[in-house]
Order: sequence, then C-alpha cells, then structure tokens
Amino acid sequence: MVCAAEDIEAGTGKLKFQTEPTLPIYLKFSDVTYKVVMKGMTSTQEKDILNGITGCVNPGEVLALMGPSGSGKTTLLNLLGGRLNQSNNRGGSVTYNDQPYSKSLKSRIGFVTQDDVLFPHLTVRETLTYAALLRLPRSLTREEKTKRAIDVIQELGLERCQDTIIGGSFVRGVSGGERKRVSIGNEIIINPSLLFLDEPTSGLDSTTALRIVQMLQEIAEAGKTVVTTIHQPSSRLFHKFDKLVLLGKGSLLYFGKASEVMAYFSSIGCNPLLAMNPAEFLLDLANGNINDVSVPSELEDKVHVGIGEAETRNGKPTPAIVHEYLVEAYETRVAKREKKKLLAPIPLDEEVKLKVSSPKRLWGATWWEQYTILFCRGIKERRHDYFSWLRITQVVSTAAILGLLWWQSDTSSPKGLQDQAGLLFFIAVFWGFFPVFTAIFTFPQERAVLSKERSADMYRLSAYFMARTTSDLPLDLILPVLFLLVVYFMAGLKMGPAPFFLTMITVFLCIVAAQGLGLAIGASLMDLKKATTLASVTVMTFMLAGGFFVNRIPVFISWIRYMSFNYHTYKLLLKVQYEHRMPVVGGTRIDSGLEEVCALVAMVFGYRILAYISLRMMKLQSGA
Ligand SMILES: Nc1ncnc2c1ncn2[C@@H]1O[C@H](COP(=O)(O)OP(=O)(O)OP(=O)(O)O)[C@@H](O)[C@H]1O
Repeated sequence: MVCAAEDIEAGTGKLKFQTEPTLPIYLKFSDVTYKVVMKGMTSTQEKDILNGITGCVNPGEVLALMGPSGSGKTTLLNLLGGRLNQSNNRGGSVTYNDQPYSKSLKSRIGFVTQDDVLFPHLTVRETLTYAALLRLPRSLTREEKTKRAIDVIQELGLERCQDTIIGGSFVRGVSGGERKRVSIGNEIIINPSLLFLDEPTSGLDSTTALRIVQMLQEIAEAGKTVVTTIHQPSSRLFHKFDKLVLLGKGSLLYFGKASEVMAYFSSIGCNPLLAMNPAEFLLDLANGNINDVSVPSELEDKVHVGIGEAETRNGKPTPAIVHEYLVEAYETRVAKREKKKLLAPIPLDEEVKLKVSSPKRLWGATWWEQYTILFCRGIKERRHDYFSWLRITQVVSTAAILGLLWWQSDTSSPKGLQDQAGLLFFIAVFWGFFPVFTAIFTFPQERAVLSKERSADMYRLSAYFMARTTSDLPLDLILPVLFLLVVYFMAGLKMGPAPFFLTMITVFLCIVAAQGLGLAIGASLMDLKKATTLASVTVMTFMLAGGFFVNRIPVFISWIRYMSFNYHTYKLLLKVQYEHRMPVVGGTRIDSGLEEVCALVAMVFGYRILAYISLRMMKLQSGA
C-alpha cells in the first residue's frame, strides 16, 4: 500500500504535537561501520567501533539501541542522526526514505543528547519559547509560535514547573526528569520526522523513566520515527519498544522486533536460568556473562572438545567466545534475511519520498529576528551574573577603597599629580582586567549549546555572534558608572558633566576592547583552562607595558604597549583629567586623545573579528 504524509498523520496518537503534517521518514542502515584513529606517542592505531550494523525503523515505531557500556550505541545514534557525516572513518549506508543524508534533513531531525544542553538561568517556558521563536517556520506568527511552546509544555506535563529556572551545577532548578522533558520538548517543538535520543532515561527513577518512554511511544504514534539508546530498561519499559538493536563490542547481536528477541535467543540455545528482566538477560549475554544463562550446546561442546584452559573460565566459555558465538549466530541465521528486507521499496508516494532531500528550507526567523531573540535570551541568561550582590559589592568596595586611599587627592604638587596618575592607571587596569576574564568563559561555556543549536541550523552564526557580543554592553554600562561616581567623588577628581561623560566613554571603550580580547581568546582556544592561562599572561603583559610601572621600556619590546588597552585607557584618562590644566603629565602630552580613541576602537572591532573567525572555524560536533 502506498500512503502519503497525511495518511500517517491521520492516525495520530494522544499527543497533538504537530500543527502541520509530519513527513514520514523510513530510516534504513546497512553494514554500518565506524572506526577511530588513535594517535599515540609513537604509533597510530585504528580501533573499530562499529562492525557492520544493519537495521531499519519506520514511522510510528520506536527503535531501541541496547548494549553494555562502550558497545557503540552513542556512536551508532550519532551516525544515524547525521552527526558523523564528515568523517572518513565511516562505512556502509544510512538512508532516509531511500535517500542519502542531505542538509535539508536537519530541520526534520530532532536530537536529544545525553547531557541536557540548556541554559541554567532560563525558565522552562522561556527555554521552549525561544526554541519555538527560532526554529518554527516563518509562516507562523509570533503568537502562534509562543502558543506552540505552551502546547508543548502542556503535552509534556510541565505546567507546574513552567516558571521555574532550569538550573545547573550551581543553581537549583527543575528536577532531572523535568529537565529531560524540557530537552525533548526543545526538539519536538519543531515537529521533527525523526527523533533521536541518547539515554533519555539515565539517572531517572523507574516511574519517571517509564513516563518518558511512554511519551516516546506517543510521539511515534503521531507518525514520527523514534530511535533511542537505552542502558538498562526495566521490563515494563522494555516492552514499550517496537524494535531492538542489541550491540556487543560494536557488533550486532540482534536486530528485530523487541517482542521476539527472547524467542530468538532461545532458538540459539540461550535462555535465562532465573526469572529475570529481559533487558538484564540481554545485557548479560552481550557482556558474555553466562552465569545465569543456559549455555548453548555448541558452546558446551567447544569447552569439552578442548579449546584450552585459557579460553574457559570454571569450565564455562569466556566472554570472548560467547561474543564470537552470538555474532556468528546472528550472521548465519538472521543477517541475510534482514538485509534482504531492506531492499523492499518504501510504501510512500515518490513525491513524498523525495521531500527529504528537497532544497534547504528557509530559516525559522529573519536575521534581524534571530539577532533580537538571541539578544534578549543573552540578557535574560546573564543578568544574574551582572547584578549579583557579589559583583555589586566587589565593584563598590573596590571603588570605596580606592576613594579612601586617594581621599581628596591633591594635584598642586608634582608628587600629588603622580599619585593621582596612579589612581587613573589603576582604574584603567581594573576595567581592563575583569572584562577579559568574564568574556573568556563565554564560548567555551556555551560550546555545547552553540554546537547543538548550530547543528540544528537554528540561526546564523553571525546573528548569534552579534547578539552574544552586544547583549553584555547595556549590562556593562551600569556598574562602571557606579564605580566612577564613588571614586571621583571620594578622590576629588575633576567632576562636571563633560569630563565625567568623557571618562565614562573612555572606561567603556576599555571594557569593550578588553571583552573583545577575552572573546577572541575564548573562541580560539575553546578551553577554559588554556584560555585563562593565556589571558593572565596577556593581561599582565599589557598592564606592565601600560607605562606606569615601567617607564623606560627597551625599544625592541616597547611596541607591546601599543597593543595594550590599559596603556591607551590610562593615557586617555590623563588627557580627560588634565585637559586645559597642564601640557604634560608623567611624560604624556595632553592633546585631544584622538590617537588613543582610534586604537581602542580598532581593538573593539579587531578582537571581535578574530573571535568570529575562530568560531567559524570551530568544528561542530555534528560536523555541520
Ligand atoms: N573518538 C573516539 N576516540 C576513541 N575512542 C572512541 C571514540 N568514540 C568512541 N570511542 C570508543 O568507542 C566505544 C563505543 O563508544 P560509545 O560512546 O558509542 O559507547 P556507548 O555504548 O554509547 O557507551 P555508554 O553506554 O557508556 O555511553 C567506546 O569504547 C569508546 O571509548
């Protein structure tokens, strides 16, 4: 029978996730292999991760990938989800409605990773609303997109915690099960045809795990194709799966209906000796642990006919022999039949079939919309960091201490002048130091989210980057104003609207330039430890080259100061402070300061361009 998208749609289950028909996708994979190249100090080794895995899953079905830890489930899931496409180390074929993977599939695939990649300070509703605004098609209005987010909240039973923040390692938020449901919601909001999930039940109690799997079943019943890895499902859970792939050391031990797996192993002589959960029995087998499993007669014979003491354990075959037997049994009894089945044509209209490789869809939002959504999201996510009492206390107390140390400083003598210059230098260092370090965390910290969202084609990198680098600016203006008011008032610096405004601009330029450096380091290294080490060396060099501590810098290294934002900020602060008062202070000629402004503006843009290029070159996990 040939059916169209709408027919599959008609048979929806309880969930009403879609407002538009789901394109049915039949996923087939045949002889899939994957290897990694491991580079040692002296040699390079190849390691086979997957050895010829074959199977298929249809719309309306849930396929479970099971196997012991390290058996290759996640790798297979990534391969099927198109996340390892750029790798040369893969083999075999993976098709979607008999078509190979194409970029246009991205918008039809939902991928829920094992670690929930969410922003900790956003609430459940905010998280899903931003996802809806970014990912849903342009044809929907903003109201319709927001409503879709609310519908998903209801469908996933998240009403009670919709205004609770997600939380993370340092902030308490929703529970583990709720977080997992938000992650799933984030993906099903786009009504994907194919949904991949990596261990969606890990770390959850059995009732919550059952609820999640029941939800997957309902999602599948709505016409979607669901593939999930699962570690150790309870028996109630196990029976919810339609199909099963059992892996052992990267090889296929079983593929077929989940309900027939016990009969298959029984047919090859493997039966549980005790009443046990089928999943437990299968994992024991896949691990080669046959303590509570009846040994197949061929294997018993092998032991008795003498395969050597080393290859048996207490008269029982070793895990390696059991593994070999199971792989061979599957190969000889089932594999051929299953491969043949894959050749059968897909029961879909040719037109529907080809939709998976139709040209790339439009972005869910225009560039400007993407920018504003990401800008608002950035401010919401980070306002907590900026307006924490800790930060306000840090800034105000530093300002107060400076004010006390330079209390009503006197500039009538050269010594007093030198002292006040010291205060200005400290201001230049303080506002050059912290922004570098706060900006450094940005990209390495958001790497997982960025990688996930980019691989799902949620927005353009340029929109993200612009939003990410500008959303801090309004927040950055408030604390320096507070700081400068306290210091200038206490230390008796030249006040008045014009100098104060110019000082403010100078400090602001310094902050934005310093942030740029932090962003460039963070984006090019993408590793917090390495980035903070490099930043401390750079900031210290810039500070020393800033011209206050060391006045006579050797010529061959003196150029460094021109790269130092501390140096330019310090000079500019001197110029604002002593304009019309004296011609030279501490060796600096008091002129208009245009040179310093140009240097700082160049740094503001230069470092950001560097950061953007580094991000562009960053290899995303998906290979996108
Ligand atoms: N890039 C890589 N480099 C080296 N080894 C790798 C790489 N990717 C995967 N592996 C190895 O391949 C094997 C399978 O890994 P995979 O993460 O797919 O297993 P898994 O079945 O999902 O395990 P778990 O249940 O513990 O998550 C493991 O032994 C892992 O160490």
